[in-house]
Amino acid sequence: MLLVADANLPGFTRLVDELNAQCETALQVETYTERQPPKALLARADALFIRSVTRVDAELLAQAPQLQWLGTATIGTDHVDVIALHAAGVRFHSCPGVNANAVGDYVASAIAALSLAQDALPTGEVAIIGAGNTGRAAGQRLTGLGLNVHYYDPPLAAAGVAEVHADWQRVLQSQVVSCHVPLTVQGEHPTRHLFDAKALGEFAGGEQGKLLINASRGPVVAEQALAEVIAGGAQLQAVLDVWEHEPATKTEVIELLVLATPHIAGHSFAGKLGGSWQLLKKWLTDQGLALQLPSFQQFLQGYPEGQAVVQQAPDEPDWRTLCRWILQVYDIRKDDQLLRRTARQPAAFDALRRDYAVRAELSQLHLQAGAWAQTRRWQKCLTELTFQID
Ligand SMILES: NC(=O)c1ccc[n+]([C@@H]2O[C@H](COP(=O)([O-])OP(=O)(O)OC[C@H]3O[C@@H](n4cnc5c(N)ncnc54)[C@H](O)[C@@H]3O)[C@@H](O)[C@H]2O)c1
Ligand SMILES: O=C(O)[C@H](O)[C@H](O)COP(=O)(O)O
Repeated sequence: MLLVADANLPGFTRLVDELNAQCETALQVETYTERQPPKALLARADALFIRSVTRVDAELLAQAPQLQWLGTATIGTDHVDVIALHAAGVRFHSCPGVNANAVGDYVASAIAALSLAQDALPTGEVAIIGAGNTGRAAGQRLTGLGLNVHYYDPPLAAAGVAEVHADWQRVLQSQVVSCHVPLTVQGEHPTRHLFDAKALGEFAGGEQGKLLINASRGPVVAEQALAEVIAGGAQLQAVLDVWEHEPATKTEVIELLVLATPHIAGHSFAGKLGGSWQLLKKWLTDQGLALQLPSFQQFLQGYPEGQAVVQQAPDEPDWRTLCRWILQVYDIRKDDQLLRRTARQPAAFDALRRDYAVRAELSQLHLQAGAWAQTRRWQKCLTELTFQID
């Protein structure tokens, strides 16, 4: 049985080694490093484990006659043609929620960095677009920072979910917007160019400074229109992690942004390790194999990268201190600098992602806190920020 896997799936081969120690027929693993797996590997693959950079369509499937199973270690699935998979009889799994905490941390880090630079937290409303796993994770952390968060999600609102709304005008009037939707081009609520020239113009109109964050998929925001609105002098700041024509990016767009990163919002170490673990677990279940994986917590603890980041916190923090603690664990500005320093070549963009440094999550911050942390208000706030209290 040949498992073909993206080389950028940390822990994958280690987990397969653990499985092989439990069975007589060894599972074979071969990895690939380019966006698309080589034809020679596809020809022999029984199962394929990918990231979002690998496009799976009828053309790829035609090269993989033995393929029975496909898994993507990502939340997004817009790189996979599910109709072609169905026609080819290939089972498919993605990893809902797997790196949602990392995306929440990314948005918190963006707000922390910009607020410290401006010496003020946003005072207006924060609209989270899409109240799923990543949107909730971002909203929760911003609530912990004391921001006034609301969730715009028409599909969930139509399904009767409480605490979400479908009021687009409220979105446009908010001070901050953070996008957390899948990329869709059809249906009642398509998200491609949700923020087109008109929406961007309305959002950025007026005296109040606005902030747009997109860590979902590039085409959710019309990139050229965004550049034109900012270049036209609107009071609009923008943070982009995702790009309309990835892996291509435009220098002239990046220069107009306050923060720009190479699609790494979900790339915490735990988020990436979780993708490998979740996929192998799903594959084992589908195969009906009675082999055991360690629990995810056990697996994570086996890596030094999964250990606690300890912070002394004898005194009650103010918002600036909370922001500094966030940046101590994950500082988005370093990723911004890496992208700005890198030549604007698609291969360089991919290399930044492939060679991405190990990143901790906010939940790894352990505060050795004074009595202040015991009040109900602080317990709520620190829990929302996912900090631990020792
Ligand atoms: N930058 C990154 O590294 C990164 C990491 C993880 C996920 N993502 C992207 O973010 C997307 C969202 O992830 P998630 O875990 O929150 O997904 P999710 O499925 O948990 O939630 C998505 C939410 O968006 C809502 N939605 C759909 N269309 C909408 C619309 N037109 N307007 C408002 N809301 C709408 C859905 O009802 C759902 O509640 C993924 O599909 C993926 O493309 C990016
Ligand atoms: O959808 C997702 O989960 C993310 O966008 C994911 O983190 C993308 O990263 P990649 O798999 O391309 O490394």
